[in-house]
Amino acid sequence: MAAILASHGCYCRDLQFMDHGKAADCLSFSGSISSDKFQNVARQEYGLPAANRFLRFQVNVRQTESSEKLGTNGRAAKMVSTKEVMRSKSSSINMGERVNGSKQVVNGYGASLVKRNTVPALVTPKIKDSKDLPFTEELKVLTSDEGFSWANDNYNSLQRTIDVWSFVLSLRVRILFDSEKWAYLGGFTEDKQKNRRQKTASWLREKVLQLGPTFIKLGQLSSTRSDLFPREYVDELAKLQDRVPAFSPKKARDFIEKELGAPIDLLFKEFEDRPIAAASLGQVHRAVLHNGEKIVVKVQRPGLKKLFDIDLRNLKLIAEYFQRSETFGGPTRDWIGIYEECATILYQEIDYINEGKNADRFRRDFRNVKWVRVPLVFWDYTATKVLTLEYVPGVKINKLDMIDARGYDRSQISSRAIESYLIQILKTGFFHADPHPGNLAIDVDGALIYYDFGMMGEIKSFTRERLLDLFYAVYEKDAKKVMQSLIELEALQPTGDMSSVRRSVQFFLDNLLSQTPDQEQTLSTIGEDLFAIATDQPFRFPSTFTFVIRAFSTLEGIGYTLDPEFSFVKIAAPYAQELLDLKKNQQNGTQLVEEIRRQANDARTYTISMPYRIQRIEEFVKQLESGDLKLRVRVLESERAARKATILQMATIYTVLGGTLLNVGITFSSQGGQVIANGSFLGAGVFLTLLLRSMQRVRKLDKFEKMI
Ligand SMILES: Nc1ncnc2c1ncn2[C@@H]1O[C@H](COP(=O)(O)OP(=O)(O)OP(=O)(O)O)[C@@H](O)[C@H]1O
Repeated sequence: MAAILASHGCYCRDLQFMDHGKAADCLSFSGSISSDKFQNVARQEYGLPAANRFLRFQVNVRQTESSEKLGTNGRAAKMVSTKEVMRSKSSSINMGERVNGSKQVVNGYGASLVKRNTVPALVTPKIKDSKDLPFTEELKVLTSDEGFSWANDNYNSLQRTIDVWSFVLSLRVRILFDSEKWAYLGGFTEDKQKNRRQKTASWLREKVLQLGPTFIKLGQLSSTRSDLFPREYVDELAKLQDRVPAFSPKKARDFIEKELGAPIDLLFKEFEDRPIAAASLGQVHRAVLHNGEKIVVKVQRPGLKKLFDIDLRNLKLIAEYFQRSETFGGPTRDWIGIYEECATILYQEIDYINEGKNADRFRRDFRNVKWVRVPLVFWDYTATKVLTLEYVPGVKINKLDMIDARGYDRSQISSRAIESYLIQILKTGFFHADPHPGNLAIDVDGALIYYDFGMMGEIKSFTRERLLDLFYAVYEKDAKKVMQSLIELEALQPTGDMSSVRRSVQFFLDNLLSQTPDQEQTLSTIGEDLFAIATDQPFRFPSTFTFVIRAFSTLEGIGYTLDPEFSFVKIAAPYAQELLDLKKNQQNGTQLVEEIRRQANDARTYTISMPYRIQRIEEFVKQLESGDLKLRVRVLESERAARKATILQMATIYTVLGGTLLNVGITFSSQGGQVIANGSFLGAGVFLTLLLRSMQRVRKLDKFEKMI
């Protein structure tokens, strides 16, 4: 690990100024930043105007060798009591005082930032610190939430319940018509079905948008579950990311004032009314503190908790219905479990204190990796529904034009994205569960900025050990061990006959994971194959896994877009090697002795019983040859096929009889013979019921076939 981090995280090595040999190793700057020699170098080499250059070093304080107490992101920070602040505030809001020879900036609400003895952050020659530039991010005109009933604070709980249930019923009917062959006039074809599914998926996205935050968030979560939903739905739901309407600035201001308990003007020197982003659960506004610090304020949509309470009550009933329904894979899927997981995530995501703590923990995890940046949380301006963060603008990781225009190194970005994720999964165990391109950006020095810590996953040490076993079993291509690890991870349910599962796993190991350098598979195809194999098998992917798989596929996609030469395997190889070494080292000692003893036992048993076994086989062969032994073979597959054919035959007869009686009924009814007509309709009804039952039996047989 040290080697990997050393090769990528060495702070000084990457410093452009250092490359030029113009500054001493890891210098600490404070007031001495404006040293003439340094200014001259910067002016000559990079053509920076003096004022901006000075500002840059004031703000870019990321690391210090000082023994002074540091803030969580490496900034020197000092808390000042509220009393002291109020004293200084009473004369005027006092900014720019010097404390211990360092510049102290008081925010007016109990906290102060002291910046001293600092090392300048990594510098690219093209651009200075974007925080010092005026706000440049293009503000999109976001649609307003005014037309949506869920945005109205006083919506009616009964009306909401009716809206939710009519959506569920319409979806049910649509899915029925999409999946049943008889519902296709002019004959069923796979293309027709695909088209219909696509239409249903677009309809679903629109409906979800109309139903508001709870459903938008659930839709976004579902877009990670290719194991549960058809491809068309997953793709459509992924589009929900950028289609969320914003709420009015007045609502945002009122809400902040209510949550933080002070008027906006007192809280901030400036507050931008137009949000820079609107998401399902909140929106982000830029602002400036009285000490001049640029920040962002993430404001939650008002009334979310109330809406969640109503929606989740209904969703629980829906999950229970899904659990009973065969169409939704009832018994083989844990819909109640999925509901509970979603409810936990939703409530967690509206707790911004939790998000702030996550950000702090994530920042701590990466404190030694200088190319990962996590915005600082301003706790004095944070409450359960308002989160204030250091403003860390960057170029979104998928904005190729801007990345090129700023001269960033594309291949470095893609490998850093993957590497930072490997560190989360394999080292720290605390990972960002939603690393979509909106949540990753590049800072001026090429560092990777992470945003949004509402949804984080954790891999506990027990799980990590099991994952290590799984990884080793996959490396050895041992299907039995893979299954054992999956069972221990609760990703596979042990059932009576596991032979078909073992076959699938072995197939996956032998074929899908075989990688030669020229036919390297992408992670997303491996993920898709994995989900395809898992369909109708007793696999259950805990959300942690699906999040990890989705995250890696997303990052891999970004990697390929950024750099055609990108190779996940190359980036992950040192990590994989390290894991294998770890596992081999673990096997030393007791485990190795155990393994040798087990193998010795096996060898002894087989050696002793071998002559007896050979003798038994010989006896069988002789009996077969002499005709004393007859083998009766039951081919269960054929028996099932025959049973299915019989049912289908009966179904055809029911259709013909039902159809005929229906015709007779219509004819008599039009000619006034109502009694005969009613009798015919009744008969037709009976046959149609029998037809439906037959279809159900066929479906059950098909399902059973897939499970064994
Ligand atoms: N500290 C920050 N500095 C600069 N921009 C930020 C910061 N935090 C957030 N943003 C901007 O706001 C956008 C939305 O932020 P964030 O993802 O935290 O909101 P969200 O409501 O959780 O959104 P979603 O759930 O859709 O990811 C980010 O994509 C980024 O452009």
